[in-house]
Amino acid sequence: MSTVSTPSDPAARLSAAREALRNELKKCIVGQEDTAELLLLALLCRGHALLLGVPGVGKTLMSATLAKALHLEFHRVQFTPDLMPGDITGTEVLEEDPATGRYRRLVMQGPLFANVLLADEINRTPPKTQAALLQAMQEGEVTIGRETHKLPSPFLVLATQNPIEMEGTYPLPEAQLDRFFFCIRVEYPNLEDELSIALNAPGNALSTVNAVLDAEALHALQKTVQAVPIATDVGRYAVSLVSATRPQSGSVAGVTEFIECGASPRASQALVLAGKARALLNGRAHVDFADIRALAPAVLRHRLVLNFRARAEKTDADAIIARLLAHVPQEKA
Ligand SMILES: Nc1ncnc2c1ncn2[C@@H]1O[C@H](COP(=O)(O)OP(=O)(O)OP(=O)(O)O)[C@@H](O)[C@H]1O
Repeated sequence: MSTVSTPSDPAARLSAAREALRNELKKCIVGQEDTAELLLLALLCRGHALLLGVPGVGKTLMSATLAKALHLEFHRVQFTPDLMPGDITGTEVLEEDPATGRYRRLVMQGPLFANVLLADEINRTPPKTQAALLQAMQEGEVTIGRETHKLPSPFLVLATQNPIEMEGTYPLPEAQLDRFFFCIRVEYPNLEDELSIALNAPGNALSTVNAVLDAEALHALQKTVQAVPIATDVGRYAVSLVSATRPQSGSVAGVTEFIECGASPRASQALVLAGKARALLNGRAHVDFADIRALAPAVLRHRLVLNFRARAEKTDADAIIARLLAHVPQEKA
């Protein structure tokens, strides 16, 4: 593993790690810098991410490259209608001991046992299997047979959904969507980036990607992120944005009339924590209003339940969040 020189200041250490990571990702991934940065933030905050994007925009390649550059084990599971909970958690089998002729129980761990799990097309599998994954995400452990097993740490689930194709899918219930720290839109590349993808096939360079951090360094950074201070006025702004999504608040024009159910306090926690990680990633030891604003879409877009009027007027969560950011005031203490 090639190591990143480690300055003693945590903010400087994290920005140095970011630079090294960017250089490794660039070997394989063209563009998609914002996606990569949000994935790193989720990892630093011990969160999981929902990736919205059509097939072929590099979600799998990005996840595999990120895992390699962080020296983490990567698994990918295609979620299909016939996938059972045991197919992802693991199963118990009986094996005959040839010496004694007795049977013994063997635990076969499923693909959940990885540091980075790509749950491809999570909404193609029935609720029972979705629930098994979401429970593992929440508890960091799974029960196989009679035994409970701890999942590796760090543990990052990247669940993908195709935003266009909804037929034959099982939409995740709101309560389960809320468990995802971020919802990240993975867009088509621009023309220049696509040309580079088409001509240079950078995806083949995965074997040249070096690890620039490892699980231990990540754990240390996760702890540092938690400890970043946040000024009360910036924290209040984060909470005001979240609470303004609730219809009963009724205060922001163009927002609450389109929302059936707003974001929970878990969103406030996520916004504050993500703000801390972004500040540190940018070499600052304090959270800015700009950190909160930059992260509001990824924290909120999957947590707003839109009503009939929103569908009728073809307004979406991102348009609503843009209005929220335009109207909720930043009040300095
Ligand atoms: N931004 C990108 N940089 C480099 N290669 C890319 C990029 N986007 C797509 N590709 C190329 O397209 C191929 C398909 O990408 P990938 O499998 O990661 O897409 P996906 O979004 O996970 O879709 P699917 O779920 O269908 O696999 C990759 O192997 C790679 O060659």
